[in-house]
Amino acid sequence: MSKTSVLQYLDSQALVDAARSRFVEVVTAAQAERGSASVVLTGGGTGIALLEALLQDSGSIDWAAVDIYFGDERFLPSGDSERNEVQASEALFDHVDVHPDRIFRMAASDGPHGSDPEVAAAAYAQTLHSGSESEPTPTFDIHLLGMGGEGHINSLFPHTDAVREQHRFVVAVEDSPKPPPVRITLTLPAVRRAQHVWLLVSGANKADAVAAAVGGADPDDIPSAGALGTESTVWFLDAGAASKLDTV
Ligand SMILES: O=C(O)[C@H](O)[C@@H](O)[C@H](O)[C@H](O)COP(=O)(O)O
Repeated sequence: MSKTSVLQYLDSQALVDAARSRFVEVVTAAQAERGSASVVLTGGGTGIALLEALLQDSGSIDWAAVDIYFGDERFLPSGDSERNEVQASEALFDHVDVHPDRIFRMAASDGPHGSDPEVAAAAYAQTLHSGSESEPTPTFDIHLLGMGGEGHINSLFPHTDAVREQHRFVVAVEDSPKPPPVRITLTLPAVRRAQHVWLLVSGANKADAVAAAVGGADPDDIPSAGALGTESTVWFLDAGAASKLDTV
């Protein structure tokens, strides 16, 4: 039975530090057990701050034995500084011993699949399915998520086809309210393949959506309410993001 925990910290630095320690624990435990770990990264301020913080622990994790996926990507030309994978590279991959073949990036808009995000999304779905011979569909140890003020996670925005997707693991989004408009995203069925789903949320502007999601809102209204891990779902909140919890 999956367990949901809500952890509160004074500020976003404390939240990131706590997530960093737990990330190291989960990844090193998976590596001790199976020889490798599998994580899904997210874009946005808090998600990238965690990657930067992980540099402090670069000795404990064998980065060459981590399969790295992305929860969403901004469909822009390769090298664009707004791309999540570019930010993740600058924050972490450029500084640790990751295995280039184990970083599974979503395509760029000038990449091998062309400028059609639907084609690029389908290609990433193939990448997920071919991740492991023994596992016909992907599983992840940790799926990291940030959340927007209206409750979006990855590029799953309220009241959209993408958040309602029930079957496909990866879809294109062409009218994201958060710029840039064209994106590729893992869906809720894909997020729910992760053992541990961690939502890293900072700021009082997100407090209403946090309270609604933790209170069991409909994911169509508040997408983060549908992000559940098979073993655990953990909300890492700073004081601002947690400030409406008592009123639920
Ligand atoms: O590519 C993106 O923009 C994201 O993956 C998005 O889902 C992000 O995680 C949230 O919008 C939170 O972002 P902040 O932490 O910057 O608020």
